[in-house]
This record gives sequence, C-alpha cells and structure tokens, in this order.
Amino acid sequence: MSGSYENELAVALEAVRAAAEVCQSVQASITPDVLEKKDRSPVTVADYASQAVVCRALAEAFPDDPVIGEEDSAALQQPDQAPFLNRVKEELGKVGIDGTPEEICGWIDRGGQSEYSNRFWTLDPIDGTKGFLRGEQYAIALALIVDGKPQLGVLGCPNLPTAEPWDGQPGCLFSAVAGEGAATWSMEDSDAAPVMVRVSETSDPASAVMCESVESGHSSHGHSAQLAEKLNISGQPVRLDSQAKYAVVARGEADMYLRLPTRKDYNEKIWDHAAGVLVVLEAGGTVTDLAGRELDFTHGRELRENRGVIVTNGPLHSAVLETLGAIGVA
Ligand SMILES: Nc1ncnc2c1ncn2[C@@H]1O[C@H](COP(=O)(O)O)[C@@H](OP(=O)(O)O)[C@H]1O
Ligand SMILES: [Mg+2]
Repeated sequence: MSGSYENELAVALEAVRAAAEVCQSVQASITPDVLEKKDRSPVTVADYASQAVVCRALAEAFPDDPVIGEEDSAALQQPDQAPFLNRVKEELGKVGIDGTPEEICGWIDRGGQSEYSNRFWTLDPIDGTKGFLRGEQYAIALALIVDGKPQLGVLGCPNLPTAEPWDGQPGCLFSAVAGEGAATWSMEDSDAAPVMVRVSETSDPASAVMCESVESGHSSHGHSAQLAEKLNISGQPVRLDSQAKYAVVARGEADMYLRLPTRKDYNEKIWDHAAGVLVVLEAGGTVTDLAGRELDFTHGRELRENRGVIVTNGPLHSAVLETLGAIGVA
C-alpha cells in the first residue's frame, strides 16, 4: 500500500502484531482457576507488556510523537512488584524484546501523556479486558490523531475470525488511513496482502444486525432493546467485547454498534474509540454521539464533549438517532 502515513502504517501494523503475540501468549496461560479467583494479574501483565511493545516501537520510529495510552508503570515500580515486572520482562523476551526493568518502565511511560497536542498517538494495549479474561474478544487499538482527527487506525483482534479469503481462521487486523479506505489483514500470515473492507448496504432497520458490549455496565442493554422493538429489529443483538464491534460493522457483518450510556458521570476514553472510528468511517460508515455530533478528540484522555457512541453503516444512522430521541435516550 502506498499513500500518506505509509511509514506510520507500517510501524503501527508491526507493533500491533507484536503486541498481539504477547497478549496471545499471556491469554493462553489463563486457567479457569485464575478466572474463578477473579485474578487480574494475567491481564495486567499483558496490558503492560503490550503497551511496552507498542510504545517502544513508536519511540524508535517517531521519537517526537506523544502517546496517550491507558497504562502507566507507577504500580509496577513498587519494590514488592519486582516478580511481576519480571513476568512482563519474560513475556517481552518471548517476542525478542530484551530490556532492563528501567527500560521496560520507560517504554510503558512513553504512553503516559494526557494532554492534547496537534499530533499524537492513542493506545489501548488491551481493549476488552473482560473478554480477554474470558478467552473471548479483545483488541489492541492504536490510532494517530492529527489536528484533532484520527488519520490512521490499526486494530489487532487476535480472536476474531477472519473473513474471506482466510476461511475464518481466528486472528485479524484492521487498518485505515484517512481518505484511503479500510482494510483487513491476516494475523497468521503477515505476508498476505490486505483486503479492503466495506460496510453493509442494509437500509431496512427491521433486518439490521445490531452489536453491543457484553457488559451491560458499558452500554445499556435495556435501551438498545427498546430501540430494537421500535425499529422492529427481529434478530438478537450480537454481543462482543472491545473494538471488534467497530471491525464487524466495518466489514458488513453487523449494521450498527450502539454504546448507550449507563451512567451520567462516565466519559468515554479516546483509546476505546479512535482506531475503530476511523476503520468504520473509511469503510463507508457513520459515527456520531447521541446528539449526532462527531467524536471530539481534542480534550486529552476523554471524549468529554460527547455522550454515547452510535456507529452505523450510514443508511441506518438517522433512523437510529431519531428513534433514540423518541424513546428519550438521545
Ligand atoms: N461505565 C462505562 N461506560 C462505558 N464504557 C466503560 C464504562 N466503564 C468502563 N468502560 C470502558 O469499556 C471498555 C470495554 O468496552 P467493551 O464493553 O466494548 O468491551 C473498557 O476498556 P478496557 O477493557 O480497555 O478497560 C473501559 O474503558
Ligand atoms: Mg479499552
């Protein structure tokens, strides 16, 4: 692929692939026992290692670019956390990255920016933590934002089945560059050419496939059910964790992804959306908040000026917003 941000795209894809490898290795070590005890340590090892991998790659290629990432190393640096830091080191070693504890914490903390700037990256090293722990969907999400707009986005979805031509084997990536469309890549076969993706053309709300969070605390299942009833949507909502929801809308398997607020005091985080938004927009879809406004990435870590996120294939957007208004959600 050639075009603007060619180097950024190559670096981002390689970094997200390496981070996905780390996450897969850690996910394979999660036993039912760990799940039962609600032990968050596996996810934390993977979060830190994934952030270290991506921030290290960005620091090398684009030393002047700030990164707004989800994690920082403060907790890792506590003296009693040495064995934990050692596990992060071990996981990095498996993908050929050797670093001292200081270097590792330094890579993680390159993602510790919180202020808005004209050009910055935003990273969710593991989006869909709960899905990761259940062995289900999660994503590594990386976006470059320039002048307040996502210009490049990469989503790594290690457990999402590929579409054609890879016969549904699990593990795919999605990339988008503003003005250049969106594509999917095989995770398994890094030499395979990408395939462009496109949203569905569904215009009849009744036949629409809706997707939403597994976690009812992240998006109101009650309000989406009310919307489905009003629009005569007969199919059940498809529930999956992480920005894999943006990916399935982008490749036309779902027609909409709704994120309907469950609390007044929660602001969406930029790393939970930036990459996915661009992938859907470049696949031909539409993304706004409940009021029909574009997402505003100029306020640091949070989407402070937006409420809710509505993602559709485009033709369905106004019907969804209007109906949400009619049932008192928007
Ligand atoms: N009350 C809330 N409303 C909306 N999103 C929330 C939330 N509490 C946490 N989240 C975010 O929801 C994300 C997961 O989204 P999903 O349900 O689509 O998988 C979490 O990302 P992490 O998993 O990276 O922590 C977290 O940032
Ligand atoms: Mg997240």
